Amino acid sequence: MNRTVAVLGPSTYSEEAAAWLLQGTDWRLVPCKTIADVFESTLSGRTAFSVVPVENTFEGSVSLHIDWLVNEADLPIQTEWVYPIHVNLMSLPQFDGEWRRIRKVLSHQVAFAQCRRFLNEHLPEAELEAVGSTAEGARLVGERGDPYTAAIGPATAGARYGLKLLAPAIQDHKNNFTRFVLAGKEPMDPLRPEGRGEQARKTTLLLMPGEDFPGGLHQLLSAFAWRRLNLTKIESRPTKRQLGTYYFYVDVDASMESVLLRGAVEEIRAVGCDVRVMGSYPTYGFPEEKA
Ligand SMILES: O=C(O)C(=O)Cc1ccccc1
Repeated sequence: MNRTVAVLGPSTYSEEAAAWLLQGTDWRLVPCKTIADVFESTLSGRTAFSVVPVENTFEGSVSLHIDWLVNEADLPIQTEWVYPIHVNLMSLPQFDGEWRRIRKVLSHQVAFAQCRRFLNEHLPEAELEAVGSTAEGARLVGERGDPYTAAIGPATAGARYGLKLLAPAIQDHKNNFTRFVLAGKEPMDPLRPEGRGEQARKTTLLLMPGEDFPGGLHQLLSAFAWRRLNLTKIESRPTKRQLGTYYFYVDVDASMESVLLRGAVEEIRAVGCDVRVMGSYPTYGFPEEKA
């Protein structure tokens, strides 16, 4: 099997997070410029897996990426982990004014979400321009050559594109975690990221109700409830087929091997709701820093 993993990069948070997960293994990261390129490389078989950020502690899901997994890239989730993100404000070396004079900031939408308060407070006038990755933002600051345009992202991206550090750790919360998934057709080998949390198993399901009726969602949820299956997430997303129709994206704290979860899925299907198993996989934690 081709032991490669596609990831946004080089010098992105996804690359950093994937390197942490795969430390001590012989998996090789293949940096891609956009998330579309990441998925495309796995769908075409050039890489075995794609790594994607799917959720951020404070703003919730990265809907765009989840929609990719649901609608475009039929790749089962094989592993999930959370990774802490430290965001830096960086500019061309010749900028030497107050932060307020920065007119534009380039970054990935998730990084903006993680620094909302800092940006409102210190750069209230700056226009935020979302680009394909934090590294792409840093690259563009270098390429455009405007000293009043800054980037927020990993220090490695700043170093790669010749930027200087204006402010370190500008994320709004100390324990700023992003959830990443690794998706691909084959199961991933068991991993042991150094000294990090117990691995639990989790299953992601997509529930697609056949019809809309009062109590419909309650009926689906009761299949989990009486079996005491814990849901760690539920989100409704538009089906994109008809306005006002939704599917439910559900994370369950159990493996698909579990008799109880199999029973719940069977029951839900029997009452006319389509169920797609998006993956049943180990999840790895990262210890929180003490406040
Ligand atoms: O653009 C990047 O560096 C990414 O990997 C996406 C991202 C951005 C911010 C937090 C986590 C992931």
